[in-house]
Amino acid sequence: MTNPLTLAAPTTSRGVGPDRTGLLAVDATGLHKSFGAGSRRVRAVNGVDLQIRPGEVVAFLGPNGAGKTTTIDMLLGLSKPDAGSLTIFGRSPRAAIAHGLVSAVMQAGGLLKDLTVRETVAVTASLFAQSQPVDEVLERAGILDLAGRRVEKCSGGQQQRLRFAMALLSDPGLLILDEPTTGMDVEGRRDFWQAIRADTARGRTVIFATHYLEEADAYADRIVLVRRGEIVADGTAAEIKNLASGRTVTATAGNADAATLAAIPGVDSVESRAGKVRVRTKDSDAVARYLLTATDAVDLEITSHNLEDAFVALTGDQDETDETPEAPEAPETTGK
Ligand SMILES: Nc1ncnc2c1ncn2[C@@H]1O[C@H](COP(=O)(O)OP(=O)(O)OP(=O)(O)O)[C@@H](O)[C@H]1O
Repeated sequence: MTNPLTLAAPTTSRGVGPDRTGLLAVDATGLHKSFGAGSRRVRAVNGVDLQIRPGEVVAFLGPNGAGKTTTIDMLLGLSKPDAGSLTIFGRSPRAAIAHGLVSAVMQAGGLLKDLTVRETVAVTASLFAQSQPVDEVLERAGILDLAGRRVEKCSGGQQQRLRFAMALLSDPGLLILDEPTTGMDVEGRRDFWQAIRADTARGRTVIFATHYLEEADAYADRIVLVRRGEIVADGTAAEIKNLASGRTVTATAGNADAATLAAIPGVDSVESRAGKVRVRTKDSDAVARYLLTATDAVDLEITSHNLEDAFVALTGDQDETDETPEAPEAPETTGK
C-alpha cells in the first residue's frame, strides 16, 4: 500500500487549469512487468500502450489480477517497467512526483488514528514546500465539518475523503485512485464520488482503478478495460456499452465458412467447432441472414448480452491465465 506521505514532498505546486504545455498527462508505450521466475513467472502487465490527455477522467477497469495495481505502481514510480517507455507530463514518474504533478489515493494506510482530520492534513502539508491551505482541501474533500474528529472515529468512506484531501495538497495535475471505494457502503461511495466529481470539474486529470462497472460508467469519460495485463477495450462508456450491446448467434452449420462469417460487418468473433458456429456480433440480423440463406444452418439461436455479460466476455477466463508462462524476453526499457 502507498499513501501520499510516501510520495516525496514536492518543491512546487501545480494548478489544474487548462494545460498549455501540450504534453500528455500519461504517455506509456509497450509497458511490460513480470514477477517471479521460471515456470512461476507471472506477466502482470503485458504490452500496455496508454495515452491520457490532460483533463481526462479515466477508469482502469478489470477483474482481480488483471494488472491494474501493477500499472498504477509504475505510474507512481513505485516500480520500474521491465520494458517500455513511460512519462507523466513529459517526465519520468519519479520526477513528476518530485514536482508535485501526481498524487495518489490508495485503499488503505497512511493515517495515524490518534490525530484529528485537520491535524492529519496539517502534518502532511508541513512536508510540502508549497501547499494548498488545509481548510480549503478539507472543504474540497467534503470533510471540513469533520475537521476536529479523530481519525479512528471516521468511517471508511470519511477516511478515504481524508486521503483525498491529503492528495489535493500539492494541487496535482494528475490524481491516481487505486480502487478507492473498496469496502465502502453505498452512502460512503456516493459521498466520495461526489467530492471527486466536483474536483474533476476543475480540469484535473484522474485515473482510477475499479472492479465496479457502474463506477466506471458513472464517473469516467473513458474506460480502459484490462485483462491479463493487456488492454482489451478502450473508449467512452457509451462505446464500451456498445460492445456490450452485441449479440451471440449460434447454430449447427457444418458448411458455414468462418472467414465469410468473420467478414460480415459487425462481427467481433467467430468460433467454429464440431459443426457448430458461435458468432459474437453487433448485427445479428446479417449473420442470421447469411447462415439461413447460404449454409445448411439449423437450430439457430440469437441471445443478447447485458453490460455484465460484455465485461465477463471481454475480461473473462482470468483465473486460468493469471500465471501465464513466460514468453521470450521483451525489449529493453527505454523510458526511465
Ligand atoms: N509483487 C508481486 N509478486 C508476484 N506476483 C505479483 C506481484 N504483484 C502482482 N502480482 C501478480 O500480478 C498479477 C496482476 O496483479 P495486480 O495486483 O496488478 O492486479 P489488479 O488488477 O490490481 O488486481 P486486484 O483488482 O485484485 O487488485 C496478478 O497475477 C498478481 O498475482
